[in-house]
Amino acid sequence: MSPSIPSLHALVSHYCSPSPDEARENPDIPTLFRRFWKVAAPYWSSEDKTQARLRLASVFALTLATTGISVGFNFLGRDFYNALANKDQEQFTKQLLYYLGAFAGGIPVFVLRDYSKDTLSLRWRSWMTSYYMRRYFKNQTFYKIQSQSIIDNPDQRIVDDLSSFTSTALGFALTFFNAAIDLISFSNILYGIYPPLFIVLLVYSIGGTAISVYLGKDLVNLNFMQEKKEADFRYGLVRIRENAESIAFYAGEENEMQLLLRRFSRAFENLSKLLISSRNLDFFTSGYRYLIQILPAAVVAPMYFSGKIEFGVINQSVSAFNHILTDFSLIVYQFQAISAFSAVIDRLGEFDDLLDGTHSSDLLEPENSLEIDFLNRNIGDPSFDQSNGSIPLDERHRLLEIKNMTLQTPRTGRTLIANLNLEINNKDHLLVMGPSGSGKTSLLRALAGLWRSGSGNITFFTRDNGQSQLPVSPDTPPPGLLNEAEENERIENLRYKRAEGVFFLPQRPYMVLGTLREQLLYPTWSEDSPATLQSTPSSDILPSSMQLENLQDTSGDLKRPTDDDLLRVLQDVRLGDIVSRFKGLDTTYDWSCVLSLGEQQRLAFARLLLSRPRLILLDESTSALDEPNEAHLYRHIEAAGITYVSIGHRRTLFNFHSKVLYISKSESVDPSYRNWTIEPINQTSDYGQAKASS
Ligand SMILES: Nc1ncnc2c1ncn2[C@@H]1O[C@H](COP(=O)(O)OP(=O)(O)OP(=O)(O)O)[C@@H](O)[C@H]1O
Repeated sequence: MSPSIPSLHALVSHYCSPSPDEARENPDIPTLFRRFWKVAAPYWSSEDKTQARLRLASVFALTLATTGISVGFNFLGRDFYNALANKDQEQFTKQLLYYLGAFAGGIPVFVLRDYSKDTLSLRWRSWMTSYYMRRYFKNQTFYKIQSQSIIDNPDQRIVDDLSSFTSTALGFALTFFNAAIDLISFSNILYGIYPPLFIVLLVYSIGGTAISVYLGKDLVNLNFMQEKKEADFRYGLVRIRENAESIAFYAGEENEMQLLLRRFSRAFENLSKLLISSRNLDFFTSGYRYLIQILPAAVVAPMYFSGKIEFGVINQSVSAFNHILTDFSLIVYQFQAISAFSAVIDRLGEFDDLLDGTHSSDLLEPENSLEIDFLNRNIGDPSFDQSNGSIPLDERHRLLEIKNMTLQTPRTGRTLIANLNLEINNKDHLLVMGPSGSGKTSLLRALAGLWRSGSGNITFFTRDNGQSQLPVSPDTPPPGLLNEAEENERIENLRYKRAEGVFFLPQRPYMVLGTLREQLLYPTWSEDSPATLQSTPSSDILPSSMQLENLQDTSGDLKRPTDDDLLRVLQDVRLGDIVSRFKGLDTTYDWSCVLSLGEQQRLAFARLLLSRPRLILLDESTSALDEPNEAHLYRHIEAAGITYVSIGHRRTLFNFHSKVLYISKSESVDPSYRNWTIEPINQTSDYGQAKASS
């Protein structure tokens, strides 16, 4: 295996650390409101909207009922204490029974309100998770976020932030609604008892809110950073688990521990600042809460002494006063929670903007930058041929054509390959060589549509027998009848559609989490065995969009392999023994740990022999194999009629390829400059000798 070759492995497991802790500006209130609306609104007009709205209405109705019950308790309390003060035992027993009855009837309403609220929040979260995941995976956005380090920890945003967003948003909506109803109900009571008390309370709470907003102004930012730093620390620990063997070989424990402790101490420092800010706010809120407790009794007591009111009214006014104080002081009491929630809104809003392409550090290249055109041409479609009804001979066997392609690194715009022209026809096996860092893997990235910076075009030729190039749902109108948004979506999909029948194989194959069968079927077929179906959640709480809908094949017409096919292909790549070693096809292991790199590479070849693509792009995919095994695999894919383009450094590879593309490091700025050559292998003296000697 060549030692210093990162290759396509980078595409799947390479970690680009998130952007450093920049000093963040506190988001302004309009931005927070805009982001809140943008994140919260889609669910309520989604396909689950009927259920969502009905459930929301019932939660609000139950909340209303609980407020009614609270008001009832307030009056019951008044009569209860009056009976007590009047030493009226008969009335007291009656009131006690009323109280008990009210408890028995009222408490279930409180419990049901909480249950309905929590189930609605879960449903909302399920929908949001699916909505965000779809957009995260659409157009390879996950790859761009990771490879260009645009925002930190998207995983944490999908898991933790969505969960706390839905539950907190619902919780706050109900709290504010409750407070409004409460305020109306109890204001009447308190105002009826003694109007000046009500006015004092109003002034007190407005002043308190203003002071707490001032004291807690740093909390939003500190909460945002806390989430980020905790997520960075957790991600660091995940990386240790993923790279345990490499770290153990390097004996890098000490370094890793220091690195993690540094990450933890950053989270710790931020948390200390957060605690100090919270403490200062707490000094104020506790004083605010308790200072005023005796005020209503003190103000109303003289009226009792002069016989104007009964004793129970003192209790009633204290209770009404506390209700109104709590309602008016929502921002004071909930400031910590509101600031934590604002941080969640900010993080999700930023993520949402990014997924929509409206983020300031746009995922795409700068607006005026050039792009490589990426086309799929279907030569099975009769409309492909515009001349005389027959496809030109030289295009009949064409699989891939690159015209005047200049490839640049994303964002930085450094030219890697200049003015490349290349055609790959059926059985034209191409070897790509060049010094490290010259852009070989980047060429594959461009062919996969992952990198588009540059100019020129790449055309893949498919043979779909007149079928549309895109999977079209039966409900989709033909292109001419689409509205503007649908047409844009169609063009966008076309832009990002992978070429049919093209397979990429990195040096370190990606091993999915699952069984040996799933490894073999990936990514062409999904595993939808009964066992998987049973274990997939499908309760009535989940919106239908979440239920089992993603278990579709991407295989088109390709027949799903049987167990015999799977066993045969494992034999073909000389991996027959792993079935007995790992007790059949359906046992789950962490395959990247239990198989050697060479075995993983052979398993990846088994995958492609099952999928039978027309063209494969191999990035040092046999680097961990001995020469006989390498030769064996190349012979198999050739016999299967698959055309391949390989990146490699080994001379033995000349044996299996018909031409070589040599890329050198790009140095000139001359627009007509080329930093590549293509030569047939047996006519190239150096290579020819190498071939002869191999
Ligand atoms: N995300 C990125 N943004 C900017 N530049 C990048 C990025 N990824 C790689 N590069 C740079 O692009 C250049 C080409 O990288 P590439 O991986 O294609 O090289 P390579 O020829 O495959 O090298 P090797 O033989 O070492 O695998 C390198 O100089 C690399 O540093």
